Amino acid sequence: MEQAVGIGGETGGHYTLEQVLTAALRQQLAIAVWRLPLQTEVQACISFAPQSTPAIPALEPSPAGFLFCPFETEGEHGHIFLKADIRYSSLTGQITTAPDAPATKASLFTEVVMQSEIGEPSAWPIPAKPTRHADRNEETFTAAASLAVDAIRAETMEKVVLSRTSTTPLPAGFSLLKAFEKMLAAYPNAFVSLVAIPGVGTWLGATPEILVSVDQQQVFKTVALAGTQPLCEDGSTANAIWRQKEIEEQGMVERYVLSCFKKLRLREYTEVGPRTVIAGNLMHLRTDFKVDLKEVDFPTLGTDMLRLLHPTSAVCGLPKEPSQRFILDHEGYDRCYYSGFLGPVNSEAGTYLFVNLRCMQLLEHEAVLYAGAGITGESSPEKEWQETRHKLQTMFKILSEF
Ligand SMILES: C=C(O[C@H]1C=CC=C(C(=O)O)[C@@H]1O)C(=O)O
Repeated sequence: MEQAVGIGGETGGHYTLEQVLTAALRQQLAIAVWRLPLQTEVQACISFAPQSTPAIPALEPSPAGFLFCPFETEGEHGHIFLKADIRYSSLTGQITTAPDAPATKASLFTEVVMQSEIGEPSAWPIPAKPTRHADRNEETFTAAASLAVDAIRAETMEKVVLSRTSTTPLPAGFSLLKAFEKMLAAYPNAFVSLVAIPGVGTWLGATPEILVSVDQQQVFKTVALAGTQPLCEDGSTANAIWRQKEIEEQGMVERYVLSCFKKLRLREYTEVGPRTVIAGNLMHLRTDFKVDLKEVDFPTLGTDMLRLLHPTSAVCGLPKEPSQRFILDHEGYDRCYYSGFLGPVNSEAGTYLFVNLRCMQLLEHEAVLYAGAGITGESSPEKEWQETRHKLQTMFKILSEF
């Protein structure tokens, strides 16, 4: 049984997200705050001892918590698991401590939550070691994209996703909480998240792409998402027209998902799509895959698919190895947690892991924004640069509103 902790250990205290976030930052505790697509509830989990592992951990035996994983599975950045020592829901306003959470730390946290409206909000964590990044300009990005097109035409690979950063000073009056709230309002159908981990850093994002989910009804889901164009002026998908390039690009991601099912010898899945979906100011093509784990005896499907899928050809390329090599050799920066994955694990609603896209990393005085574009043999490097600009708008808009 879990215990809801309120004033002086009583149950039933009512707190705001601001109080909870401020208390975690003040005590330099790791916190993840999120809202699932099309939901109103904002949830948070705080961990007294984040765990960092070199490989993707197994989902099924995991306690409830939040996973934050990098793009490179064998790189220098850890796969971080925040066990939910403390949980918060905006629907009840309650703080719940896990039965095995250290009691003194839990009650200290509750005390700090109660005082957290007083005084200035604390600074957010920045990485212990600065990450390697230098913004590419149009010229250097399109040069790398041209090399990619040549490599694809020479049949070294079929597709590669090239990305870049854009660093911008934080606006006066910037607040983490306000930025998160603006994202909630602007992107109702995205997974909106804020992750702040001492020594690791602080990331904010509104991603449209689910990587793996297993819900309360034991239904496994994943998607093949790719192809991008600006949202039509009428704000609907009814008149969307896709070019052959995008259709093929998305088709490659779809084939990749199917190849993962095949590796597991799983045939009992349903596939719907591709359909046009809206993500902020953009539209994508998406195919939805589902497996009912009540009908198929595959208890570890979540972990197995996660390990096979990541990094998908929506963020890496096809085949996986040469495209990943191309990215590491030519992108010119460390993606860190951009295009990794994140989300709640074994929460009351289930496990929901999303690809970390349309995101920014917050440093002391600046934000590093990330965006990529899928390059195929038909790509125009200039159009791909424009596409990354469109994708960056999601985060720039949030920063421009302060
Ligand atoms: C790599 C990104 O988007 C991926 C997801 C959807 C569409 C994509 C595309 O059209 O290239 C990308 O594969 C990003 O937003 O940084």
